[in-house]
Amino acid sequence: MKVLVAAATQAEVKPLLDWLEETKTPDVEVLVTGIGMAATAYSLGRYFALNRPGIAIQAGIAGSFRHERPLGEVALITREVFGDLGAEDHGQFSDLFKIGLWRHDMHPFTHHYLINPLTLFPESLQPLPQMTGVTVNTVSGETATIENLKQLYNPDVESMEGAAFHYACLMEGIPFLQLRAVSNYVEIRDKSKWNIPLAVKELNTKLKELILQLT
Ligand SMILES: O=C(O)c1cccc(C(=O)CC[C@H]2O[C@@H](n3cnc4c(=O)[nH]cnc43)[C@H](O)[C@@H]2O)c1
Repeated sequence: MKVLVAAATQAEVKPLLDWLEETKTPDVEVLVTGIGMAATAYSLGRYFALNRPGIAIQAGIAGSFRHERPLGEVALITREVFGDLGAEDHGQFSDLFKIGLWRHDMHPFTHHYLINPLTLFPESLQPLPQMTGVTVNTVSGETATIENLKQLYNPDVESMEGAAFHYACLMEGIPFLQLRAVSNYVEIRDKSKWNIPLAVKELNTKLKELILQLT
């Protein structure tokens, strides 16, 4: 099966790239999309116009809203939502559904969310926690923003690309998986508390296991 691995930055999938080159694993293409929703949508749209992979995997690091869970944990993101696409009205954020520009269940949404329709996941992913992702343009670092996202969408993790990836795959009918490893908690910004090396290591270990199973 042809496998596409999409990542925002090369650094997030560097161990995988080295391993693919070393093992000469065929049928796996890695696409570095760039950070954020616009870059991801553009890059995937262009890719899918020319290629139809059997499965697309988005792999990256993420912030976690779950302070009780460890940094470095890898999760399968089964549900995504756009977290800051909408309007501000007297200090209160309303999304495009709330302000009536989108219908809750319009394709490819299921009541606000972009849900992975796969019901049976590859064996190597079955032990992973399944989580909800919220996708934002600005990494959340203010208590009010964080509380608002929690109240509106009850997310487990935050990224800057997940919803764009789900959207593109659902629109194109391409089976997909999103893997995220937690590099930091979503909290008042303190970069010294982030552990990107640990998240990248755990993410790539899982990715290699998954690719061995799929190819
Ligand atoms: O230095 C920074 O402030 C910084 C902010 C966001 C991301 C980075 C990266 O180096 C990685 C890019 C990648 O990371 C994802 N990410 C990681 N943690 C979060 C978060 O708490 N909220 C949103 N996105 C996060 C994101 O998908 C980026 O593409 C550096």
